[in-house]
Amino acid sequence: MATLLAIKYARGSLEILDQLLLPHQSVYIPVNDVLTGWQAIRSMQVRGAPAIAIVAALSLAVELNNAFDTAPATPQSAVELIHEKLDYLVTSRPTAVNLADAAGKLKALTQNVLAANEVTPDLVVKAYIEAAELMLLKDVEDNKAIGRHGAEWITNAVGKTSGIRVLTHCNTGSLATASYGTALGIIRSLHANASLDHAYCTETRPYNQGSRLTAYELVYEQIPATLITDNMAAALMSQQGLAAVIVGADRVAANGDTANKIGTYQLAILAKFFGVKFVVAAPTTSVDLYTKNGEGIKIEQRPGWEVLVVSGPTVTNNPAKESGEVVVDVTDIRSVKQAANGIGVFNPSFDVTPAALIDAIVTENGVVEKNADGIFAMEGAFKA
Ligand SMILES: CSC[C@H]1O[C@H](OP(=O)(O)O)[C@H](O)[C@@H]1O
Repeated sequence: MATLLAIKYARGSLEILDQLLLPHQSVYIPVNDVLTGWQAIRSMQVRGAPAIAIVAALSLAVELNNAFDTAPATPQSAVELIHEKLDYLVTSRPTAVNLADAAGKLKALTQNVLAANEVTPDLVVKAYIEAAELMLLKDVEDNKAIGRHGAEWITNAVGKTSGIRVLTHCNTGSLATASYGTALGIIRSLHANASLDHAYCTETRPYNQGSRLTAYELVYEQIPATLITDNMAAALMSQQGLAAVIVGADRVAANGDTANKIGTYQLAILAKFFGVKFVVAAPTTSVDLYTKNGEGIKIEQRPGWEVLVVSGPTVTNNPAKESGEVVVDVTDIRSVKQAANGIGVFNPSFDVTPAALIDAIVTENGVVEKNADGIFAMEGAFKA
């Protein structure tokens, strides 16, 4: 089996595993600049809330590092260029807050460097590159902490340290992060602790993150696992004693309402009906205290053909048009449409699970549970 790393980086060089080709082909493609980074994120050649933030930041780091003859002439122009590029990268996908969170932090950092004495353009660029590189390292640490906290919470909640069965949705593992994963990181930790009996993963239509990516990771790690289609979740919960449903997050609002891959909301309703714990796993970079509740979360609407296509497309990244618009064409769909021409298609990439249906939100700092008023006070997620 090929490596599980979604992102390969060394200063001046960034490659991503083209996830549109998994599990059949393990192909790394170079990302040498912001435009290529934007296209790879938009087309979902790389995806996963933490991974898209890291790839966005590093795509600019590589562009800046290799911009020998077009390097910014002044510290101010260096900051302006970095801010402009980050603002562009944020437009690639709107729902996961990690991307905007990273852009905001990196913009603030470069602004602070500019305020220092005797600053040069090189110092601004160097500070940016080092900060972007730290994101890669911190994400792995965060994921392993999430794994520890989440595995402990689940074993305590069910009152046993072995024989635990869980269900997960979408892909939240090494292919969605810098490595190890969030919800899948908890499953890895349960398995490492010999607490896991079996992991179930949903197919996660229409992009099939579960069948194409999570199943790939679970087989790679030799974790006992079974794939189900999205419409089998109720039957599974009625027949198997699941301890928990564990999912990731793209944006957790201040009250705990959570945007995650489409299909998460219905799993939360089923978990409540069957008395199964519902656990959200996310680094604090996925928590958005500026959005009061789920109503404020923008849900990305994806192209209708993604629902109609029954297998992965080949994506051709077109150069940006003079207008600055970037078009990512699908030039070779390897399969025929599975529905009549002319049918309308509804393809929201995410849905919002109300906090009332969530039992625990696990971050790298620990586990947030609802207070006596039944509210998640998510500001508490930022206290170690
Ligand atoms: C740790 S990944 C978090 C989150 O991102 C995924 O969305 P996508 O595959 O569209 O990038 C999915 O919602 C995961 O739960």
